[in-house]
Amino acid sequence: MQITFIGGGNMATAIIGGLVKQGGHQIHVVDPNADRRDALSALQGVTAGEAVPALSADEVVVLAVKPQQLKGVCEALSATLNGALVVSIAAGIRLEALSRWLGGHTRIVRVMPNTPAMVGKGVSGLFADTAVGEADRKAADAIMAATGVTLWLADEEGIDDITSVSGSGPAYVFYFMEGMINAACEVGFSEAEARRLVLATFEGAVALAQSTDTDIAQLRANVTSKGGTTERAIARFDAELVKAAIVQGARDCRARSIELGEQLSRD
Ligand SMILES: NC(=O)C1=CN([C@@H]2O[C@H](COP(=O)(O)OP(=O)(O)OC[C@H]3O[C@@H](n4cnc5c(N)ncnc54)[C@H](OP(=O)(O)O)[C@@H]3O)[C@@H](O)[C@H]2O)C=CC1
Ligand SMILES: O=C(O)[C@@H]1CCC=N1
Repeated sequence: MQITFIGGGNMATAIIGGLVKQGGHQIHVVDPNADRRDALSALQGVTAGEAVPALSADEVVVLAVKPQQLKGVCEALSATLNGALVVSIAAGIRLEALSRWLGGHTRIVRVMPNTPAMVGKGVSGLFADTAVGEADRKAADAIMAATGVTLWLADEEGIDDITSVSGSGPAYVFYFMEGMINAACEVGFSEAEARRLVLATFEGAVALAQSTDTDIAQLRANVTSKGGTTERAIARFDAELVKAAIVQGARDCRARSIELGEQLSRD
């Protein structure tokens, strides 16, 4: 597949990493930053440039700039789009606005990926409206499936929902890891030891959860001996309303996705 990325930042780099690992794609990246272009064009099958090349109807263009940059990018792109399939990974920005900015183009799929795409462990939510045919859905799915699991959403609001779980979710996990690393360093482990211990603990916990149908709450209970050590930690987390804060943070994240769409889709 010939795929052009507009924007070669964090998320595009992660998706391109997954695609390069799979192989067999011709990838072109457009980005104003020379260092980013150099890093990406060093990858097998990837070229990079500053200007958007003329596209054609059998190509895919992935919009991977910040939501705030998307209107200008779409308006500039509409002249050279020539009917290409558009995949937008931008948070918040709705199909209606994308189509309007692209001069009435309707071959658009919205995707909410996440950065573990880089190592083939990504999660992508996808949505397209009924104007988008089966072949285009399959093409978008194939691109994202190269980076991990895909889930088609029943409605466009589902993109806001999944943003608050898997799209932004890796940051929630890294935040928890940061806290555990701080705790490990506080009791005397080196930064390197702390990182190794924490990552191995996450990896082990995920592998254990994936090996069974047992409820996550039960797996936690299995660690929490009556009158033991874990109980004290969990009691502190409960007293500090940690779980409620995570749920509220995810709600705030979803609300921001909706707000971004409303604010930036107005013009
Ligand atoms: N990061 C993530 O985990 C996720 C991000 N997304 C979405 O992905 C999109 C990109 O996010 P992210 O990768 O984090 O952002 P980045 O800022 O890392 O990447 C955006 C890139 O686009 C470049 N750029 C700016 N203007 C243009 C232009 N006119 N033409 C081409 N390239 C341009 C930027 O260059 P410069 O820096 O010089 O401006 C930058 O390199 C966003 O819409 C975000 O909502 C979705 C899911 C997860
Ligand atoms: O923080 C953001 O806006 C982007 C979208 C999802 C993850 N990162």
